Amino acid sequence: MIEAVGLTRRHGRVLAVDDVSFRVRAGRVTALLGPRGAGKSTIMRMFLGRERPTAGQALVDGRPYRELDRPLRKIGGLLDTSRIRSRNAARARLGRLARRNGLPARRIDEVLDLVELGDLRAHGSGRLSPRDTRRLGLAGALLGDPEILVLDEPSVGLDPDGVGWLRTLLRRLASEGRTVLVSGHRLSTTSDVADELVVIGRGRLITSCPTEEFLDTAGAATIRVRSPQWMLFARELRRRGLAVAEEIDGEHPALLITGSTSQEIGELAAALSVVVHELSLRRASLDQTFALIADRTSSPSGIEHDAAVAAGDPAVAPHPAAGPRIRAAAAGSRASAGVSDRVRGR
Ligand SMILES: Nc1ncnc2c1ncn2[C@@H]1O[C@H](COP(=O)(O)OP(=O)(O)OP(=O)(O)O)[C@@H](O)[C@H]1O
Repeated sequence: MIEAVGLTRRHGRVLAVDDVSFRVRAGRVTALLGPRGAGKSTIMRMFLGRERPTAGQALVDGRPYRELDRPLRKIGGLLDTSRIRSRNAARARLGRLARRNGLPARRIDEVLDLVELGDLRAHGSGRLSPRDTRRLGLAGALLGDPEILVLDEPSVGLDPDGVGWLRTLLRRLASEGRTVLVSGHRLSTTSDVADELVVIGRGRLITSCPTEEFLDTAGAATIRVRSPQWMLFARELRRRGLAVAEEIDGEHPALLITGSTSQEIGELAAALSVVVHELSLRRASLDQTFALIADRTSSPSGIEHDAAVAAGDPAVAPHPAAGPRIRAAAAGSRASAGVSDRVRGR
């Protein structure tokens, strides 16, 4: 079992992770889900001892990583693999990891077979494809046959067949009783492999619950409004604590609103003398709803995040989590009752 307890990490002005607590259980695949810049990698790096928390703890079976004896046998991690470039470097890295953790050399061949890279058993100086690089990262994570796996965006660089293969592997690892935590930023691609979700936005925990439960809430109705005064209306909606995303469609974006009824929205438009060209009810896609949920997270770190976005920090730029046509509004989020609170207030 791994556990975050009041986990906090500050990088200068950016509060990357802000007082996050959750548990990841054995025998399940759990997805750490959040838009880009939400703090997923930072959390994973703290579980894997690569970064120290500013406050709180990242615990692996009750202990911080640095206190583990032969950590690779307990927890395997996949972080950024972009530096693994050649076949020889890859083998050398696996060799070093094996020696440091007292693992027999034959284990290297076993994990290479496990990730379907058996041809790398032979020495050679060729370059590795992104697919092979990712699989090699996984081989490193699996080397110590650990009971816990922490994998940051493991499907990056894999083709659709590779993604299917990975899904099967993750399910098998969990069915063997292991604790499996994977990160991702799209609900649609994560929900079919994860049993549990830990959702974060702007460094803060939004919810931690079974995937089924999250999907039930995520299927909540969305109200779509088109108006020539969309900018003013979006501002007023957010001022009232509603989550609003903008769907690029024609001259003016349409607004997608959750946490209210079409009657309330219509009455508000009338009260504000906002001209409305369309007001309709619809079910949002998973990723659209996820963008809305992430949009409504409110926190001091959110304000700092917005400041960083405004300052042009590309690492914290709002991400089109819901696909190219939808963008969650990054600024102006407020704490509110609604979708995220319904999820949280189980
Ligand atoms: N070393 C660092 N120095 C300064 N800021 C950092 C550092 N590492 C992370 N951050 C900031 O912390 C926040 C969280 O980053 P993190 O990489 O953990 O997010 P993420 O959810 O993994 O994003 P992505 O999906 O893009 O990988 C971002 O605002 C990022 O810019």
